[in-house]
Parts: sequence; C-alpha cells; structure tokens
Amino acid sequence: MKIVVGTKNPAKLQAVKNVFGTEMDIIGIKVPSGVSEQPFSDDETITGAINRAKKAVAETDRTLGIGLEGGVTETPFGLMLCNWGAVVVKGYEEHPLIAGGARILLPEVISERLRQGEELGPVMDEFCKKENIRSHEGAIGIFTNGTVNRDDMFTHVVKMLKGQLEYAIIQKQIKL
Ligand SMILES: O=P(O)(O)OP(=O)(O)OP(=O)(O)OC[C@H]1O[C@@H](n2cnc3c(O)ncnc32)[C@H](O)[C@@H]1O
Ligand SMILES: [Mg+2]
Repeated sequence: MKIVVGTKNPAKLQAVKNVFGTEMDIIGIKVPSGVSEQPFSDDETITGAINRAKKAVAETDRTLGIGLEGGVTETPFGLMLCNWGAVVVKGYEEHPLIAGGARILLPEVISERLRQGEELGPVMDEFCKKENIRSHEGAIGIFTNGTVNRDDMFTHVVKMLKGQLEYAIIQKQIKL
C-alpha cells in the first residue's frame, strides 16, 4: 500500500512513519489546504485536513492520502491549540475518516497576537527566539516542556486514523 501525505513538514511526516512503519512507501507532497494559513476553528482545521488528504490522493496514483492540519479554536477558557487529521482512500473520497489531537490552552500573550491576525508559526519562533519550531517540537512541545512534541501529538492522530481505517475495512465499508 502506497501512502501520500499532503505536506512536506518533517514533524507531520515523522508521525505517519511512526505509525505505518519506515518500510512503508510514504511520500509527502505540498498541497493547498484550501483554508486560511491560520485556521481559527475546529471546523476550519478539519476542512483543511480533509482537503489536504483529498488533494494528495487526486494528484498521485497512491491509494491512501493523509492530511494533517494545525489550528486554534476559541473557547470560554481562552484560545486552544487544535490539530486534526484525515485519511482518504482512492475511490472513497467522499468518505474521509477524521481524528483530532490533544489540546492545550495557549498563553494569552500568544493568543492576543493570533486574534490580531498573526500566524502561530512565526509568533512562536519570535517568542522562543528559535527557528522553525513548527517543523520540530511545535507549540505543543514548547508549552508542555518537551513532554508531548508535535510529532508525538500527530502520531496519536495518525494511530486513530489507521485504526478507523482497519475498522472500516473489517466492516467492508472500504475495500482496498
Ligand atoms: O507545511 P504545512 O503542512 O502547512 O505545516 P505547518 O507547520 O504550516 O502547519 P499547519 O499549516 O497545519 O498549521 C497552521 C498554522 O499554525 C501554525 N502551527 C500550527 N501548529 C503549530 C505548532 O505546534 N507550533 C508552531 N506553529 C504551529 C503553523 O505554522 C501555521 O501557521
Ligand atoms: Mg501551513
């Protein structure tokens, strides 16, 4: 089975390799998410993940397309990090499977800047005086003191995608 992931981000690609194994044929291609650079709700983040998965499958001859999308969502407690994943099987594009990642509240100094229209990636780099945090530990890694990094968080999401896919195959909802 050949897999295509709709990203070149190493943290996201590592998550897929962690779950499907390094011997699996996995490639990453850059695809548009079709949503804002900084998704601002669960709905928008889910849509980004599904769009990436569909696009990845449409642009290649691969059976499985995976989309992973990071965003934030407003809650009564403040702005939360949210992350979503989707898997699409060629021929079953209208039935994506989705799964969500762990969430934490962002510090208000960061949230305020996002509400003003800035993007989390560059804001994090400036805040931590580091480069390309989004491709490494991610905001979730910084604010959990390295306990759960971005690849760990997405690994859990991809595990749930794989499990749901297996269930759909067992139930004969999807034939590979
Ligand atoms: O190359 P792609 O796949 O687009 O990967 P990305 O790192 O840009 O990730 P997303 O587009 O999924 O994330 C949407 C925005 O949120 C930022 N972001 C999301 N999660 C983050 C994290 O954990 N740490 C830093 N920035 C993050 C990211 O830089 C984008 O501005
Ligand atoms: Mg992006």
